Amino acid sequence: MSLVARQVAYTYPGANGAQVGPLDLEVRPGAVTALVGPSGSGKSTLTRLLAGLRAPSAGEVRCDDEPVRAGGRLSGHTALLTQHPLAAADPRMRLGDAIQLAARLRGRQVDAVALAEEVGLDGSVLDRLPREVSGGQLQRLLLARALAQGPRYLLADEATAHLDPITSTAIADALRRRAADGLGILLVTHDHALAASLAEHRYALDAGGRTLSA
Ligand SMILES: Nc1ncnc2c1ncn2[C@@H]1O[C@H](COP(=O)(O)OP(=O)(O)OP(=O)(O)O)[C@@H](O)[C@H]1O
Repeated sequence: MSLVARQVAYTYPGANGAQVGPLDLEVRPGAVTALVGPSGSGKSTLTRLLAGLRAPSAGEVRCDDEPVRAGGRLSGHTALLTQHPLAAADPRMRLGDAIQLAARLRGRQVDAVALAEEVGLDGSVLDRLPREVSGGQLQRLLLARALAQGPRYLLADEATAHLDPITSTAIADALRRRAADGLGILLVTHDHALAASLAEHRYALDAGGRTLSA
């Protein structure tokens, strides 16, 4: 049981040659797996393939032995935390409502206050709109929203980028606890210290996105 990419490659339409891959990668349940690599090496592209948001040009993604069929929507067992928090949040929806909606769409009910507290925030922020919280608070609330979906795998693309150390630590602590409870986490990061402190497994993409070292 794991989220795996097998000989996966992706070429953007109109681009010459493969942007990413072919490569193999495995995200195991109950562990943090780090994906590191220079800017433009293809980390976000690979994350979207694993999430089922894009179909690979070659190879296959499987989630717990089932093929992930890309249909422009997240595969049901996966949650995605993107590196652009404002773009990921509905500007008109209060953050508590966004968390509840994310849960309902997966047939779940959650305690939004408990989720906010899990990521180190007071429940009072749930009444606010995305523009009414700080960038670090928004990133933590989007982690709470991702957890509300009850995923088996969380793909966290630069979840702690540009955040202060206290916020980064709150996110890292939440990820560590969730991994201990069984969640499989892919931590996409430029932060080698964070990867070293959190991840049991590590993959490194080269600048061309073609070679992956484990
Ligand atoms: N929509 C797109 N159309 C065409 N090319 C793209 C598109 N998105 C990304 N690329 C290209 O694909 C390659 C991989 O990009 P990607 O965003 O996956 O890299 P990354 O490792 O996540 O980078 P960063 O660390 O800067 O976020 C880059 O050369 C990028 O310019």
